[in-house]
This record gives sequence, C-alpha cells and structure tokens, in this order.
Amino acid sequence: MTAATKLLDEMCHLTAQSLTALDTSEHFKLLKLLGEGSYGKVMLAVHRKRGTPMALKFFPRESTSLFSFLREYNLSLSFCTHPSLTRALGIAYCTPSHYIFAQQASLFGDLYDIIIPEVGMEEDRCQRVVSQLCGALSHLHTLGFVHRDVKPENVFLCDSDCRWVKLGDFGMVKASGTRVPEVWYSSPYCTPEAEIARGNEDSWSSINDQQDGSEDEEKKKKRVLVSVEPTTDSWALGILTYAMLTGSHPWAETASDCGSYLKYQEWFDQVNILGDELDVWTEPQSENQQKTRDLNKTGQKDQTPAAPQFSCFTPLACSFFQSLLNPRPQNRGRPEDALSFLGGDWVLEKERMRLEKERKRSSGKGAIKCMKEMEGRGER
Ligand SMILES: Nc1ncnc2c1ncn2[C@@H]1O[C@H](COP(=O)(O)OP(=O)(O)OP(=O)(O)O)[C@@H](O)[C@H]1O
Repeated sequence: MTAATKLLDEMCHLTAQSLTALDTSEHFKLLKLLGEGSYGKVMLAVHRKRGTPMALKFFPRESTSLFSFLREYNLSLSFCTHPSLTRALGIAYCTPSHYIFAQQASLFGDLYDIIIPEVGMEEDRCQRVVSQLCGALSHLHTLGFVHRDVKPENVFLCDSDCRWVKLGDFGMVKASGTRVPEVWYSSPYCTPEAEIARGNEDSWSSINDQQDGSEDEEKKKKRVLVSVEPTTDSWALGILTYAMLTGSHPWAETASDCGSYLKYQEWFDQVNILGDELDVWTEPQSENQQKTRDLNKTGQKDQTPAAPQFSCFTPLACSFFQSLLNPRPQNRGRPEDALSFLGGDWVLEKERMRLEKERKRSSGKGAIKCMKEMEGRGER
C-alpha cells in the first residue's frame, strides 16, 4: 500500500462521519443531463448563490455502498490533481434517494460522441488525446492507483479539438497490487491475461449478488485472484487509440479462439525480439518463425508485414501498438513509454486520404461498441 492509498482509506472513514443531507434544488439549479452510466446519472448544474457551473454525479443509494461512493469522491477530490483528470469540487451530500458529489464539468461531451464508426477521428486530435491520457494515467500510477476502465465514454472533452480532455469515472479504480478476482469479458478492452477466468462468469455474478458471504464453497474455489497492475490501463489505452484512429476495434474479443486476435499474436511473435531471444536455442516451430529469424539476422526485422488490421499504420504506430498491446503483461509498455511514439505520422498516406474523405462525408454520433459487458459486473 502506498501512502496515497492509505490516505484515501483514512479520508473515506472520516468523510463517512460528516456526510450531510441536502435538498438538491435548494442549492443547485439543474440545467441538463450530461450523461448516464450504469451506476447513475450526471447533470450539469449551477450553484444558486455563487453561479459556479459543475457536474453533479448522482448514485442511487439502493445500489451504491456509502464506502464506494466516498472512495470515488475522495479519490477525485484529493488525488486527481493532473489537468487531464476530472477533479471533484469539495461538495458531497446525500438525499433520501441518492449520494451526490460535484465535479468539474466538461462541456463538449465525451470521446464516444466524436469517434465516427469505421472512420475514427483526425490523427492530430488522436495524438493529442493519447498524450494527455499518458500524463493522466502516469499520474495515477505514480500514486499507486490503476484506473481499470479506460474507454471512450470515460474521456470527457473540454473543447471540440481535443486540446484539453479529462479522464473521468473513478468507480473501478483500485490500488496497484490489490488482489481481486480476475474477470474475463467479451471485448477487445479485456486483457489477454484475463482469459484464465473465462468460463467463470457464473462465479463472478455470485460474488456481486451474494454480499452476505453465502457464496457457495464450490464457486469460491473457482475464483482466480490476481494482482491489479498498471499494465491493464496500458492495454486499454492501446485499444482506445486504435478505436480513435479507425473507428473500429482490432478484434472482437481478446481470446485465444478469436481469429483476428490470433493473427495479431502471430505478427507480434514474429517481430518481437524478446520472443526471438527466448526461442533462440530451440528449433523454429514454423516457417514464419524461421523467416523472422532470417530477417532479424539481416537487420530487416521492420519489413515483417503487419497483421492485416494494422497494415494501414506506419512502422512508428505499429511499434506504439506493439508496446501497449504486448500480450505478456510483464513486458507491456507503460503509458509514459508511449509518449516517445508521438509526433511522427501514424496512418499511412493512402489510408489517411481515404479516411479524410470518409470523415467529410460522415457526421453524427459515434457508435463504437462500448464495454457494456462490464455493467453490473465491475467491483465498486
Ligand atoms: N464531469 C463530467 N463532465 C461532463 N460530462 C460528464 C462528467 N462526468 C460524467 N459525464 C458524462 O456522463 C457519462 C456517465 O458518467 P460516468 O462514466 O462517470 O458514469 P458511470 O455510471 O460511473 O459510468 P459507467 O457505466 O462507465 O461505470 C459519461 O460518459 C459522460 O458523458
């Protein structure tokens, strides 16, 4: 446990004793709905006396524990001091039906709204988002926290050009190193290491449903406990970046029987030096492996053709993806490592021109399939 995670626990215990009951309409004027998630709704409001604009996040009391509410509030208030993290404003209260806290309001929607399906968004804007998210995640990681829910709906926009974005929704945040039950869910955002929990979905729902400790022994045995690691956020950042650049996902689900993920893995193994070093004393298992070794010997490693879903990217972008989307978590890059890939071109010229044309033609709300699979399954 880091000093920050200890302090967060302490703050939750202290604020639990002082949470006041307020009448929302007496103190705030509600202007409009900013968004809704699986845990509640977020409204744009102004403080009646001071005129301060803010986002009020409402959590229904019947489905939210006081401690999880206070954890999200205190984390946002005291540790989200980076400009690209959504900070709470020091107002938390309850009504008979809800727990509520106030946060800085981002007035330009979220990333989900601007990613056009099959087209994505401009590369410049994408690189600006990546750069800010690398800083935000690195800040959280340094304090000993892992976000665990990086996705388009949780990146809020403070302007239409993505010059200032803020990562929000800290309901899934955990201290790095905490032991939690592994969850596999059908989504590209799910990490490959989570596959050990595949097939255990039944036991996972019982953990959430049976908070009284009556979870049956058989199911308890099936739970795979793993350590929360910052590399989970690296993976999600890689998938999010792919979604921003293409308006699609590189594979349907991160699973050993998903064809497009397998093609990626094959490409990864071909160009990955470490994999090659590990294999150096063994006979090549396939024609591809032999080819890769030959290419490496002649210094032509970079010419290995990319997996089909990555063929529209430059070698620089391919290296970025291979760092964040490393199937081995222990070798996966950190968000701060990703900063070194920014600045150069990511999308090949021909593809960039095609996307620009498509973008001009398309308009409207993005429809990237979000991680609805997590609804009701995430630990709060
Ligand atoms: N501070 C904010 N400023 C502007 N919009 C916000 C803010 N907070 C949340 N929103 C909007 O509300 C939506 C839901 O908020 P949030 O993700 O925090 O809720 P949640 O119930 O925790 O969601 P999830 O289902 O992802 O767990 C966001 O996708 C975003 O569009």
